[in-house]
Amino acid sequence: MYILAIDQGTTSTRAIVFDADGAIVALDQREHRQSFPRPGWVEHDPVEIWHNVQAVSTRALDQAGLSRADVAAIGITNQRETTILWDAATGEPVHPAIVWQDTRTDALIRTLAGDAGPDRFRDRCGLPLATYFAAPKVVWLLDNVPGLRARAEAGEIRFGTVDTWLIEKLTGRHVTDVTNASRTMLMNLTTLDWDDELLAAFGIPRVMLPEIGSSSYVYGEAKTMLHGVPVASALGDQQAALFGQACFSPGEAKCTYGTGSFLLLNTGTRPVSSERGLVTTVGYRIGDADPVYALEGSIAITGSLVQWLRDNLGLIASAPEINELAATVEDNGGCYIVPAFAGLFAPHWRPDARGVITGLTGYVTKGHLARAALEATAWQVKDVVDAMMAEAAVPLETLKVDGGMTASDLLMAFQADVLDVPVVRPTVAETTALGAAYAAGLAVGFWPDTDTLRAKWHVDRRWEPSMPADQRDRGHALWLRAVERSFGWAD
Ligand SMILES: Nc1ncnc2c1ncn2[C@@H]1O[C@H](COP(=O)(O)OP(=O)(O)O)[C@@H](O)[C@H]1O
Ligand SMILES: O=P(O)(O)OC[C@H](O)CO
Repeated sequence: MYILAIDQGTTSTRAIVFDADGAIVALDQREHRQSFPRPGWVEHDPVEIWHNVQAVSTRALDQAGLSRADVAAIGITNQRETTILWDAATGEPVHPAIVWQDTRTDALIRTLAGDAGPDRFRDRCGLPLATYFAAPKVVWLLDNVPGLRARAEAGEIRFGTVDTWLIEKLTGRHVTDVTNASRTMLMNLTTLDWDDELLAAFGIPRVMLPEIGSSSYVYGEAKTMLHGVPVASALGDQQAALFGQACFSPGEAKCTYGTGSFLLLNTGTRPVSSERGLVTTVGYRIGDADPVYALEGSIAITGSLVQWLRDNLGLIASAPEINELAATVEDNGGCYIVPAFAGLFAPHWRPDARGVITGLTGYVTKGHLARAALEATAWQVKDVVDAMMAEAAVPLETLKVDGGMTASDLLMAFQADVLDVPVVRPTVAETTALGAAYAAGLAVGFWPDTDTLRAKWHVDRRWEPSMPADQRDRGHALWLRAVERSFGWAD
């Protein structure tokens, strides 16, 4: 028997079939359209995403020569915060999905923050007020789609993040998981239920919200594809990577390097609140067990800076080529890039920041720019790790890494150097899908416990730090000066 994991990400949807060893048997992937109707706006078509989920699932099973009878469970993991509203009767979206990167709610955020500031709701939901999270996107839709608020109040409209959208399409149930719910700003982190005060502050009717389930739990049987197979997990993709990296003990952390990068630290069964710009989130919940919380450093732009050098500047023809270009020079030549394309997320939370390239002289070549782009990822992660270590008061012994950018040897070596901590990458690179598969497998008894899953984690590659401390400190001081330069640009 096998587990089918569906990883519905920001740019593409993957379906991966895993065997009982946690090894990949088949994989299929399909990109979906990114719509940018105005500067700062990012939308997806929820129907296209659902079609892609069905297509990649079918193709992955076909590749492996499997039928539904071979599949013990389906696991779901998804891009988080992306917001969909649909008609409860027809299941038709009433508007395109508003993607997590979308900044259209900037003014709304400032109004909601008022004199209390962006941390107004942090005590309850663990999150700062930011365009990133789901609740402001729901408010924008209720305020801007004609007649929608009245219909929502009458119970005719449903809200969901991508997990909810897919689970309803698969099983007919309107339900979310607790990790995705913890990214809305509407769930109370302690009760794990929708919070009436938060709902009142945002003006969001409770009737449109889904039920909240565990991350590893049987949501129901699939009805629209793979008939009868249990849908047995749902986790936000970053939490799924934490699970797939077997970070089951407090103090264990992983960083996923994709279009953005997200570092999560397991803090155990109590939420740890942050005063240094990290967010408190649910890491996972297995069945009725106590939830496990995490501190998260969310960085909006890392791999997408590489894509920008490729697509907007034409410096490289493909993302991997950045490494060859960066290898043409010894160092960054004094050049720093702060990719604050959508403001800066953790640990700064500065919507007024915009991208800067500093330290330009006649000496700087495109090789230096390539190197500065890779280094920007490592420095952003260092700022998050520094905040996390100060807050959690536990030293980081190693950093487990995954995601597309971990293919860059130069970046991973530089990351170990600037953190002064070894960086380790596991044998299964698809840790996000693996986490969803693990959670689904646990729910149906395919795997007995997390110790069994931990034993499956094996190191593929390890990078040891070797940079002298004074060089690291000098580089970091310059990076922080460059970050300062990015502040206060947008109104
Ligand atoms: N060899 C490489 N070196 C540096 N960056 C890379 C490399 N390969 C891919 N990337 C970057 O990694 C990102 C893709 O990683 P992936 O984990 O697939 O992202 P996501 O799941 O966020 O779509 C892209 O932004 C791309 O620019
Ligand atoms: O889809 P990804 O991998 O870019 O992840 C996006 C995050 O879930 C956003 O919070």
